[in-house]
Amino acid sequence: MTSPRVLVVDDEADLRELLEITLVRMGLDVDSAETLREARAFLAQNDYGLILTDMRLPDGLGLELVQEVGASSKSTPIAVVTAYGSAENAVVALKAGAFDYVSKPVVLEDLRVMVQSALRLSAPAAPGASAAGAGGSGSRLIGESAVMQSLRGQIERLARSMAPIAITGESGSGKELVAREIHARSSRAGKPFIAVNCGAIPEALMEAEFFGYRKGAFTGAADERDGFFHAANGGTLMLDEVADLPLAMQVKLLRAIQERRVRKIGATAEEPVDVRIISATHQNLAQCVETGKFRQDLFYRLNVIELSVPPLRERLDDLGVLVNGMLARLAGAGQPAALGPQVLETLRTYSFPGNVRELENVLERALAFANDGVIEVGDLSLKGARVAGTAPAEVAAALVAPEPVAAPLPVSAGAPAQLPSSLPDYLEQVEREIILRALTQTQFNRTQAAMLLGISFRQLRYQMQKLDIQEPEG
Ligand SMILES: Nc1ncnc2c1ncn2[C@@H]1O[C@H](COP(=O)(O)OP(=O)(O)OP(=O)(O)O)[C@@H](O)[C@H]1O
Repeated sequence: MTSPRVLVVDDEADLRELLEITLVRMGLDVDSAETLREARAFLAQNDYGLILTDMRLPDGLGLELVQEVGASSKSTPIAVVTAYGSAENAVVALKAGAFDYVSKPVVLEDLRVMVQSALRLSAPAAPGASAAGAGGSGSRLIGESAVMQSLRGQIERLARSMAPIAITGESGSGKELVAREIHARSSRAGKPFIAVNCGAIPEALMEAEFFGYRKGAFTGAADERDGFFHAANGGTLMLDEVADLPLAMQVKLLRAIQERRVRKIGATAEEPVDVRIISATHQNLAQCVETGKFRQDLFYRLNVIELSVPPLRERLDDLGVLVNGMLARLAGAGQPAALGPQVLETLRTYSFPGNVRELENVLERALAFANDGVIEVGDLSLKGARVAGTAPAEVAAALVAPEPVAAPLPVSAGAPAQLPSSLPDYLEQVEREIILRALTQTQFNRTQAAMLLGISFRQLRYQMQKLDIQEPEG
């Protein structure tokens, strides 16, 4: 078997030599070019497992090469060497399609990690093996609509790079599933995928949770512990609800992402970590930057590639395959439930504010009511949906029982409204009942309940603590 070939493009003799020696010591064959013209000549003659190019070359920019290689059919991974402190160049190169970057002065350990990762990508798959743990059949992401097919294409392409991705989409639309899919299709598939809900970690514990701590670093630190970055080493770290990160933590996170190094609390030295970052939010991050809630520099770093997951109501063509896939999964090894007449049509009239997660919940609940393994329209309990074929007015009544109004003010017809004896107590009681209703409706899924109430996850958590609302046990 021949060893993989790497093309180094750099006009600085010292650096070129350092790169060549390192690569040759890794057992690789190396060709070197000093200019874009020479690089193009090499590329016309050979296939490479990796191209490593400086940004500034005598006859142009390394970026041109990134674009040319990206446009060619070979999809060879190409990485750029960026000047010290030039975060902007790195981001521009990643946006243009570079697989990754290394900063000058080049840290050899970082270079080796990057090269290995690139070569895993371009290695031919073992006979019979599916690429990078992917394989269409292993995918949980269901949907054949045009938007889902385009999303799949983007996932496939993005899985081949280290560029940070920011996934946007409404709650429950499948952002985490998309992130998992990118990981599963990347050369990192064999390494961990760690998803962190940034809104769910108490602020005081954040640094310890992300970076870990040394034994004795603070009271209660009885043993050394790894943080999320260490846990995801070699793999992917998903920062879910990233807009909920407090500003102080945003600074620390930016540093860790830029330096690719973290320091445990209580440690003196930083340790290198090789982690691909995917962030997600249902909020508008750019707007959070404008209002000062989110740091511009971190936004710039995370938002290199944007991926948007459409809400379910914009891909209703997928409803049929989604329902079938979910019913099959819910049935396990048994016979999946069947759908009665008009069920699919009725689902199509619903707006699904909770997206695919809500569809899952609706089906699970319907299954509990269904007789003889057949789900009928009446089992759906959808608010605001129209029973297909009926007039809107006859409607929802057929589907949902009227809900009690929360703690109505005692008012009698004609008489002046009776005032509550304590306004704060009264408001608290109303608030408690409304929150409890939202939580009951979502089976205590706080993310969804917060969405139903139009407040953030954090606000809901705060109100639940304040009002001492707890999830029922069992
Ligand atoms: N295209 C899909 N095919 C199959 N299942 C899906 C699809 N999209 C989402 N789901 C399922 O819907 C549920 C919600 O998806 P996921 O957790 O990825 O959403 P999310 O956008 O990350 O939600 P949140 O904003 O609340 O974090 C999961 O159980 C997921 O498996």
